[in-house]
Amino acid sequence: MSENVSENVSVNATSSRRLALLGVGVMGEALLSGLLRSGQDAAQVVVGDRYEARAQHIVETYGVTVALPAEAVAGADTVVLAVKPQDMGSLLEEIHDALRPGAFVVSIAAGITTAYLEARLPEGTPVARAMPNTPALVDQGMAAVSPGTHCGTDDLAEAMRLLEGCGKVVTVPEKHQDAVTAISGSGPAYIFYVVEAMVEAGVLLGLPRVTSTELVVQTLFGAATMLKETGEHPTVLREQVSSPGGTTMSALRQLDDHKVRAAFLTAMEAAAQRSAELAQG
Ligand SMILES: NC(=O)C1=CN([C@@H]2O[C@H](COP(=O)(O)OP(=O)(O)OC[C@H]3O[C@@H](n4cnc5c(N)ncnc54)[C@H](OP(=O)(O)O)[C@@H]3O)[C@@H](O)[C@H]2O)C=CC1
Ligand SMILES: O=C(O)[C@@H]1CCC=N1
Repeated sequence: MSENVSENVSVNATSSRRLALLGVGVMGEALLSGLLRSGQDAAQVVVGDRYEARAQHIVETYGVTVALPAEAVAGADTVVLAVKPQDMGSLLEEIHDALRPGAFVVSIAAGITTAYLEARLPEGTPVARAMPNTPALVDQGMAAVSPGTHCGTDDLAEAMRLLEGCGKVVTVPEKHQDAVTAISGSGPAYIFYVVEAMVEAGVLLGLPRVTSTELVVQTLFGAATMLKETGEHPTVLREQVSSPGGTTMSALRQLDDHKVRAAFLTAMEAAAQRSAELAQG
C-alpha cells in the first residue's frame, strides 16, 4: 500500500465480517455505536473489556456479545484495539496465539505504530493505525488511517468502513499520525477549553451562566458551519467580524498580547511529542 494514499476510499456501511472490539471505554463505545447506527449487525460483534461492569453495560445497551480478549479474537475477521497505549503490549501478548491467520487488526491507540503492532503479532498480520476523535459519538467524527506493511486494499477499506460509521475519514502516511493525534485526536478538548473560557467570560461580564453557555455554544456551531459551508479561509471569516476601530479588534489585540496563538502552537507540539513517546511505554 502506497505511503501517499491521501483521499477518502468510499466503502459499504454493512459487512458480514466478524468483529472483535477490545476496550470499550469512551472511544471504543463511540466507534461501536456509530457502526451499529450505520448498519453493522450487532450479532457479528464481540466486545472485550477488563472492566467487567463496563463490558456488561455495553452488552445491555447495544446487544453485542462479550468474551475474554483471546476468545473474542479467535472468531474474528477484524480486531479493533481500543485500549490505552500503556495497556497495548500486554493485550497483544494475550491475543497473539488466538488470532486467526489473515485477521485484520486496527489500533486506535495514540502513539502506537504499525511497526509496534507488527512486531508483537504473528508474522504477516495485516494491521492499520487509526486516530478517531470523540465527536464520533454524534456522527461528526474526524479520523485518519494509515496502513501497515501487510495491509491490503480490502483491509484498508474495512478500516474505512469501521470509521465512516461515525464521521469523516482520510488516509495519511503514518509519519503524520502524531500530528493528526495532536490536531484532531485531542482537538475537541482544546475547543471545549475555549468554550469553558468564553462561558466564564460571559459570567464575568454579568450574564447568567445558562445564557452565556447558550450564546457560546451556538456561536461555536455557527462559526464551524461557516467554515465548513463557505470553504473560506479562517482569516477571511475573522476579518469579516473585525470592524475597523471596533470591539473585535480590541479583544484580538489582547489575545495576541497574551501570546494565545503561540500557546496553541506550543500546546500541539507537546501533544505530538507525547504521542511519539507513548509507544516507548
Ligand atoms: N478518548 C479520546 O478522545 C480518544 C482516544 N483514543 C485512543 O483510544 C484508546 C482508548 O481511549 P479511551 O476510550 O479514552 O480510554 P478508556 O480508558 O475510556 O477505555 C479503554 C478501556 O479498555 C479497557 N482495557 C484496558 N486493558 C484492557 C485489556 N487488556 N483487555 C480489555 N480491555 C482493556 C479499560 O479498562 P480499565 O478502565 O480497567 O483500564 C477501559 O475500559 C486509547 O489508546 C486512546 O489513545 C483515540 C482517539 C481519541
Ligand atoms: O489524550 C489522549 O491521549 C487521547 C488520544 C487523542 C485524544 N485522547
